[in-house]
Amino acid sequence: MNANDKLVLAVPKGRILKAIAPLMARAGVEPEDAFFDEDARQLQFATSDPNLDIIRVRSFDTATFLAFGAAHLAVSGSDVLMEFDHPEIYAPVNLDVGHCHLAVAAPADLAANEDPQRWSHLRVATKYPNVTRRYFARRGVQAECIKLNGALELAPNLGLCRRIVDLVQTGSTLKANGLVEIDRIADVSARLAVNRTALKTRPGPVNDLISRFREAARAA
Ligand SMILES: Nc1ncnc2c1ncn2[C@@H]1O[C@H](COP(=O)(O)OP(=O)(O)OP(=O)(O)O)[C@@H](O)[C@H]1O
Ligand SMILES: O=P(O)(O)OC[C@H]1O[C@H](OP(=O)(O)OP(=O)(O)O)[C@H](O)[C@@H]1O
Repeated sequence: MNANDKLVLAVPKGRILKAIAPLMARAGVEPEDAFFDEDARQLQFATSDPNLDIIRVRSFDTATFLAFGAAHLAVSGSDVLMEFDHPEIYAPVNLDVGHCHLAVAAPADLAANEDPQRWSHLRVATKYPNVTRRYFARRGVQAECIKLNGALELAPNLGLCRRIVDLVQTGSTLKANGLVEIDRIADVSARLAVNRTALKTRPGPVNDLISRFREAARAA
């Protein structure tokens, strides 16, 4: 557990941060000014609440800080929480921002003749190997996952694999790369998640923040 007495909230830099800034304000979590300066090298920030600090980390790392108790709360995409699937993480609040979905996609010519009943062993490029393996295993299919960290839509066209599992929002990245969606795996949105041990040992302040974020999401 984090050594200092303050609670720590991990938030992802990048697109979710822009979406949750108004929500944080409604929840009464007001970070110091440097937090909104993208060029600042500072990583931990005080807030208007003397008992709460915020850290700004990469989106997958929100779950890592939370799982090991280095952060007590985190804003994370449900895609990240699904991939991480850690028993110490409990995600009680759907923040209803950062909407997109996880999908299987393939080149249009392959998708036109695709018969999922005939899948037995597939190679799939993805940023989400655990979600992907679980999704295919439920269908009795063994998925060999090639982990990429971005630009997944290149993989089928360059012969790395025929299928990908990636996030889709507008669908324009798939379309621009000649891919189509074959199946939708899960809807995605940002969640407020907490470390279960922190919830047990510091129920007062952790539950208070859960309630404030829940109200802020409802008021949106
Ligand atoms: N169109 C989208 N594409 C990707 N992520 C989206 C989209 N819409 C919402 N999200 C959410 O935003 C999160 C990713 O944020 P962002 O793209 O800023 O980080 P990233 O570039 O994937 O992460 P990092 O740079 O830390 O590896 C996803 O985990 C998802 O929950
Ligand atoms: O359906 P769309 O609206 O086109 O959005 C989906 C795309 O956005 C994300 O990529 P991102 O911009 O994060 O770049 P990346 O490839 O580096 O992950 C995601 O991985 C898809 O590629």
